[in-house]
Amino acid sequence: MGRYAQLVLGPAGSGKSTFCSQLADHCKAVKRKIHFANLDPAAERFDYPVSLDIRDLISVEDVQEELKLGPNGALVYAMEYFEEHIDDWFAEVFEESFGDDDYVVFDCPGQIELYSHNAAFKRFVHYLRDQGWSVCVVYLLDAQFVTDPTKFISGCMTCLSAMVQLELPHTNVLTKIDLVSNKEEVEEFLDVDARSLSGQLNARMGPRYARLNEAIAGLVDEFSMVSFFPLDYTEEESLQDLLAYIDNSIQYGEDEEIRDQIKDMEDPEDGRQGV
Ligand SMILES: Nc1nc2c(ncn2[C@@H]2O[C@H](COP(=O)(O)OP(=O)(O)OP(=O)(O)O)[C@@H](O)[C@H]2O)c(=O)[nH]1
Ligand SMILES: [Mg+2]
Repeated sequence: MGRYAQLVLGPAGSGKSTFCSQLADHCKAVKRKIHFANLDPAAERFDYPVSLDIRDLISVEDVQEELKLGPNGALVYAMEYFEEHIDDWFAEVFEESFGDDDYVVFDCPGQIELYSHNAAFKRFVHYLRDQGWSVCVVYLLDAQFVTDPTKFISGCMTCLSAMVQLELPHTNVLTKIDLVSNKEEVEEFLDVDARSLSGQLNARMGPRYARLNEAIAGLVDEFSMVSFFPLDYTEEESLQDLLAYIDNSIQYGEDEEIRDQIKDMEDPEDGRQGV
């Protein structure tokens, strides 16, 4: 038995809700049971069915209206409010909605500071893990981030801060590949090595940055951040391959395989286990 959760993270507009919606369609087509939960208090609409919605607790719109805050202040307030209610509101709704063998995908807000220095996500992850859930991060980055090495480094740093803060299995994904005209430009960044990266950075920046570039490229390399999965919804197998990769990161399916093996070993006549 297992309980599995994906947190879909990434900067604003990187394609998190689109990924959830495409995943919902894919799983429906292959008859795989999967649930979706909305953790974005600023979400307006989504095209997939949600089993749990943070907006039932608090929405950015209400906070803005009642506390006269701007959109970012209201989002931070909403996430802090959510954090205060993880053990009561969330625990109650979550346990009512999901149980053993469930697989839940959380569509998260796009403000990256929420993953880097706001405590709500960390608390939330601890809650899930304490309840026996295997949790992973799917970090989406717009492919335009990898069309030049300086943007690539800044994209990697946002992934890295989430990775260090949340300490979970992490799959980095490049979205909107279909919009990139020069695919070769992207391929170059899918799996680069530190030496070539610092060389490219040096070529664009003054010599005084050489040591800094080397250090940053080394850091990115050391944390295995330089590998990205290119997701292209126009390619039939792309999402399916990505899902298999993510499943593998949380060992989804392995329990089922073991159960099947045990079943196969059982004698159907008397139910005793075979050798
Ligand atoms: N062409 C193309 N457009 C995409 C892709 N993924 C997302 N988009 C578009 O990008 C825009 C933003 O996508 P969303 O899925 O709303 O992004 P998000 O990360 O949920 O955004 P926030 O919740 O606001 O942070 C929408 O107009 C999507 O249709 C993709 O792979 N290809
Ligand atoms: Mg969204």
